[in-house]
Amino acid sequence: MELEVRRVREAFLSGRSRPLRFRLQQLEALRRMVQEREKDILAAIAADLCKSEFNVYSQEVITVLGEIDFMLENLPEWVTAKPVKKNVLTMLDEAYIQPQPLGVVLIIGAWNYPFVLTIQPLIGAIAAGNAVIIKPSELSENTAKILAKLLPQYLDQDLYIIINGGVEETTELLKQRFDHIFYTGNTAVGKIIMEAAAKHLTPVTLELGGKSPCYIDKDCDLDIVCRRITWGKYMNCGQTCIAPDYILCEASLQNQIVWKIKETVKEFYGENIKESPDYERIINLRHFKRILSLLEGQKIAFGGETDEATRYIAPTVLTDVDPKTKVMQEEIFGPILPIVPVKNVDEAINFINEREKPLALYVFSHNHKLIKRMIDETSSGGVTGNDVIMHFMLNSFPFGGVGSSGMGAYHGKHSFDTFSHQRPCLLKSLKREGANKLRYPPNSQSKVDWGKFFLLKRFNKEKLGLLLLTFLGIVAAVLVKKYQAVLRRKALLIFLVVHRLRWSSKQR
Ligand SMILES: NC(=O)c1ccc[n+]([C@@H]2O[C@H](COP(=O)([O-])OP(=O)(O)OC[C@H]3O[C@@H](n4cnc5c(N)ncnc54)[C@H](O)[C@@H]3O)[C@@H](O)[C@H]2O)c1
Ligand SMILES: CCCCCCCCCCCCC/C=C/C=O
Repeated sequence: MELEVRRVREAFLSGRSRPLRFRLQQLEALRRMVQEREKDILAAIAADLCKSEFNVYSQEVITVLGEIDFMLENLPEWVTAKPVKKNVLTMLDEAYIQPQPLGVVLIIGAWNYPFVLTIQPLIGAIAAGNAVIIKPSELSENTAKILAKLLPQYLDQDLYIIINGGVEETTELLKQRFDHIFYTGNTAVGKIIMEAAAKHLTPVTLELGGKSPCYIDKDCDLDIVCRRITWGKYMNCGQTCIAPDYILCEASLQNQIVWKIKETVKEFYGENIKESPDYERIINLRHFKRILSLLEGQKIAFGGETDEATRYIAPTVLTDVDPKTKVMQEEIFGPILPIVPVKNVDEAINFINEREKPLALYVFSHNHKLIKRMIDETSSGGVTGNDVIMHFMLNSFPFGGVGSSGMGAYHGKHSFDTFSHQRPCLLKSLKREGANKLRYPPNSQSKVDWGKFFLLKRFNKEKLGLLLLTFLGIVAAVLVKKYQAVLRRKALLIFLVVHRLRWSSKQR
């Protein structure tokens, strides 16, 4: 590991990842990889998650291609140094912010969308000019293998390397020093990552999980609401970080919601869900058993069928769920949807605020004010009103959690910023030393007054006249300096005119 990290660092120190042209060329190569090897990529992800290739394409590949296009279009502007507003002490200097790469970045991917959750951060890290070590999740092993095969064929082989392995390899990797660690996965491992990073004072982005609530107001179109929730909950068999985890609604809505979700499940996946190409499977037996254990003691309104051999769990809805039961204590990450009845929106807000901050929050209502109130009075990584999941798809949004659902964010410009250092650059001249006397010792009350005047725009009334006079003097000096050539020409002209007049009067 040590040798591999050293090799990547040396490649970074060679400086070749920095020029804009190189970054664009690597991003184009990545796009070529996705386009030319689409079949292999689709097949690998499909095998990992028992997913149809149509779904792989629309859930993962589209997002990756869209992100590359967005970077290619905007990167030339983002890498450009941006001049900043100056103050009186720097008004004659050059002051700008120059985004610079952080160095060697470690990206640890997750298995549930193993392509987009690994490649989208990689796009940001390349765009920002970094070298990258990519560690895909070992649970999505086909995707991990295809990435290890394809990436070196398209990208610089020393700057961007892939290390496959499980907990042991990741633990070893985390002993090395990185300039940034970007981790996607569960909150418990997030803490391990942060602890390891702290040893080297390495900054981290943690894309974690949590229980994303879904509040349904009685003033809404339940058919549409249930269709949208069914799509977001059962997509990828519930293994989506921003899937609606549970529903909060008034008790009177419960039966209608159950009925409408059941009807939508039929509409989406047919009578025999197991046969549907659009319904996935649980990633492994450990997760399968964990999800089954969440059903114990619950009232199953529909669903609940399982098949251990194929790790199938049917789309399931639980009603009248007691918030103290296990299913409400941990992120479900599977196709089980508990409904927790609440009296009204106030109780829903309290319910959300009494728990860890979720990664996403969903509110459904015709009442725009109610949605705004929910947004104002709660906290979550992101919010979508009257839909689910879709805030992930807009790359002008920062995507990330808050509190226990994560720290930092990415997508589009936010990825570029996450993997860049915003370096303030101030370039002064070695001339105009007189102006600096104010800050050099020995200090005095008068210098402090000047400091207050220039920097805080505060002045001592008694010394106002003197201050103004000196200020005007400085302004005049600056103007004289700036317009020296013009003034010299004007003075010469005046001199010539005066001389000519005097000569004419002498003649007379
Ligand atoms: N915020 C997001 O964008 C996002 C996206 C996907 C998943 N998630 C969250 O991830 C969770 C599911 O993923 P997961 O955690 O099962 O993924 P996972 O088991 O694939 O773990 C993610 C990565 O962590 C590494 N890892 C696991 N245990 C480790 C350890 N003890 N020490 C060091 N590294 C270790 C793995 O090797 C893997 O690369 C859910 O909570 C979900 O909400 C969040
Ligand atoms: C052809 C229709 C295109 C729109 C499809 C939207 C698909 C949403 C994909 C969601 C991806 C979620 C990423 C996962 C994050 C955490 O696990």
